[in-house]
Amino acid sequence: MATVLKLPIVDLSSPDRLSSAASIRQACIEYGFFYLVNHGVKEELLARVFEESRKFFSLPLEEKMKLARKEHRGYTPLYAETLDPSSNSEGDSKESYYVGPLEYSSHQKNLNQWPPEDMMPSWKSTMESYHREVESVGRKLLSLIALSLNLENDFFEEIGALNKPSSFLRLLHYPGEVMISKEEIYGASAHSDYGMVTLLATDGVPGLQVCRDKDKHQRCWEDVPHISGAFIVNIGDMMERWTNCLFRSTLHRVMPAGQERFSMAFFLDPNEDCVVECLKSCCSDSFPPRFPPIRSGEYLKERLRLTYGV
Ligand SMILES: O=C(O)CCC(=O)C(=O)O
Ligand SMILES: [Fe+2]
Repeated sequence: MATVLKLPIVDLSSPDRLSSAASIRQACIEYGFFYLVNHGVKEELLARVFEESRKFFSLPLEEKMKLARKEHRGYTPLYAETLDPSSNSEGDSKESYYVGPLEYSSHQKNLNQWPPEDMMPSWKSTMESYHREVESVGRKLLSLIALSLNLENDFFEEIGALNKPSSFLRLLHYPGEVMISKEEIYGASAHSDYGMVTLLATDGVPGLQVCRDKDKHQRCWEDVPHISGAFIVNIGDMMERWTNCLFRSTLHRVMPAGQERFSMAFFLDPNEDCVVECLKSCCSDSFPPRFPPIRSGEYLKERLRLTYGV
């Protein structure tokens, strides 16, 4: 039995920003994960997104495959992806759907794919509202993260990370029954997220686990329980690089729970031209930068290539 992790809870609406920033710092150093409450996204909108997601995933496979993932937007079927490329697993027991950034100029085509309106009339508007709202929560959160690193509130805006960020909403569906297999089947195999921060909404069905020490030979997995209405926030690899590993991009996975499970992950990643390089406050002569500077877009492309092989 995995132990249950008691993660810190951060209140986004608290007027005491310095104290929130201090909790975030502690949480990101210790766990790379925390809960975010009073974030302003209404329960009613969250419930609608879960409902629309359930409707989409219950369509016949043939319909879903008409929206198969292109340019990292659209549908990925069951067992088509292995988040842990080193595992011999048959692929993860999940299906997913990506909605990419919404902004586009009039002469640039938006690459998002949407289910036909006659089949799912309120799908697009619901996903767009949710995408917008969570992105705005993410911006507020990043100003607290900047404070937690002793930077100016608007640091991530100033360096261009939040100017047309690479923000991807990923709807996830883990079926209750998994394929019979010789290998171990995961809902989502062990991975860390690639970007700045992820804001995850879960439906109350258990399964999410984290491993705080990825270098330990025998990995120890701890359960992350659902808290109603809270986002589970985690730090991604690019934030880990910015902070020279002060903030941890923690390994996590989803175990099949014998019950159907839905979740929504929102990956808030920097603008593709933003250069991610060690923050001055996170290195010194005796603790030099561990990673060279990289362009966010190139880094993401390479990580996606390793996961999807494209
Ligand atoms: O479904 C979950 O709870 C986690 C999903 C996740 O870790 C991911 O999509 O990166
Ligand atoms: Fe993840």
